[in-house]
Amino acid sequence: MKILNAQQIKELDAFTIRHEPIASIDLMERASGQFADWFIQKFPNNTPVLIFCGVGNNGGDGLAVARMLCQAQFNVEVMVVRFSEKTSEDFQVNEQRLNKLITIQNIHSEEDIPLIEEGVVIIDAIFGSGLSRPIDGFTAQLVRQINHSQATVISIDTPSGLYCSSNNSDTHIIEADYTVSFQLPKLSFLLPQNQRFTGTWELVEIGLDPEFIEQCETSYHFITSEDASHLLKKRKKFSHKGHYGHALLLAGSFGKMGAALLSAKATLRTGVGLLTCHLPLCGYSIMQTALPEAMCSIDHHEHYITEVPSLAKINAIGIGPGLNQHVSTIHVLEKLIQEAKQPLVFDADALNILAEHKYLLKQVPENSILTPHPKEFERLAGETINDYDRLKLLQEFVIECNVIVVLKGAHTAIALPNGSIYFNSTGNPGMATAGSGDVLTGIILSLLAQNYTPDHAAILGVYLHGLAGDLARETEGEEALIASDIVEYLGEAFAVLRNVQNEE
Ligand SMILES: Nc1ncnc2c1ncn2[C@@H]1O[C@H](COP(=O)(O)OP(=O)(O)O)[C@@H](O)[C@H]1O
Ligand SMILES: [K+]
Repeated sequence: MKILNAQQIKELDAFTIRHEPIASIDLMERASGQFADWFIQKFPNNTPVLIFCGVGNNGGDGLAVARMLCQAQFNVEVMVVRFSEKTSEDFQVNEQRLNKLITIQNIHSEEDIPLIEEGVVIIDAIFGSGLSRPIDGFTAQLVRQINHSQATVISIDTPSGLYCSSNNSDTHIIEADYTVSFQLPKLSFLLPQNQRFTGTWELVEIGLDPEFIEQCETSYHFITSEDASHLLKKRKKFSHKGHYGHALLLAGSFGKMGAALLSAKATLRTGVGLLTCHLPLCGYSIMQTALPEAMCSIDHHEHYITEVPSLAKINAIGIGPGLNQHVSTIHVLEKLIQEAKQPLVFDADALNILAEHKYLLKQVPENSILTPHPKEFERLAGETINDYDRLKLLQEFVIECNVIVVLKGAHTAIALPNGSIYFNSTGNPGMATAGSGDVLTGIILSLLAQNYTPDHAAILGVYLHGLAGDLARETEGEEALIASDIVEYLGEAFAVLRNVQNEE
């Protein structure tokens, strides 16, 4: 799914109106109806509702929603924030329609801002995607008051004050509990720094033109279940293990053999034909006992890896989980980078070594996959001042190094060598637990070995990992969820994606 900027959204809106065709007021009615349905599902109609409307189309939505909630027997109070004399046409129509049902109040200055009573639910329809400069004056005061209140706040389309795709976090922005947005996610929703503004966000479909969306150019995408299911290959009836690749995993050191084990289990559970783990001596009986399906190639060193094993007959290589940064291991990484012809995935200490030895980073083969968390990315690429800046640095980094970076987080960002970024839609805070990154490395390694292209392996792997985590949460909950659970639920995650595939 594409992520568009405010200008593109405006054009999409206009295109839909011309080509469906649909009157703009009817498109507003459709959008508002979707929001109202969401609201009615969520709150009982004895909830007192206070709606703040701007004077543009976001305000128009607010007025239409007010009418719909009145019709659903909610007790609704509406205040129009008169920050401008100019009102949009569709706002005017909805104002007339609502006037027949209730008395609309107005805010012209700070004195008109009401006291917000306890227990009220606020709908924020002050500004949407048309915001073109920071909120100021009495509207800013209103935003402050709403944010200081105890009320539950639901924003229509965007939290008022938040730019769709650039940084303005030091200005006045509504801190919503929920944001119900129209059809497409906004870039800002995907960045950690904006969580306090968006709260939990959801999308509602409003029938904007799919062909127009198709031809819009953007670097940003949001991975849906349909997107992921399109990437998933089918296994053939008469296939054998030789068809599903041979993965090599270099992982583990004394005290961190669990990372190797988690990663190896995930590799196998993602469908690889064969897996060899190259481990220090101390890992031998651990791996053979805990995971008899994996073959072992054993290093001469007791505690860490000092040798590159044979790369013959290997289809993909993963390195990093539970490694360490001993000088001999650094040589292993260097040799591997020089010798490997297979696709590679680098994680954890392999990334820290690359960060410490930038000359090695320059030699990393093109299309290799790097899976840093934000701290590891900072070590690799440098510091940034905010999340937008980090995205920009991420794009510059992948273009310059010609690699794929999987920047892990709540919405993991997969950056391809051409600078496109795919944001993940699965996963939950239960996955913020030791070893879940190791599991991801195993999943991606497995897909690479099965001949998925590196970009597909990264996108599908990240989606499956998050989906398995979401399924694990259903039984384990967020606190009790551990990385092994993610591995255990991979089978179910595949089944869910297959169902999506079959439904299409
Ligand atoms: N709040 C969250 N929401 C969704 N996914 C998360 C969250 N926190 C962590 N994850 C996922 O869990 C994994 C953590 O990886 P990492 O930080 O490398 O952990 P470790 O080093 O312990 O394996 C990443 O894939 C990340 O996307
Ligand atoms: K809004």
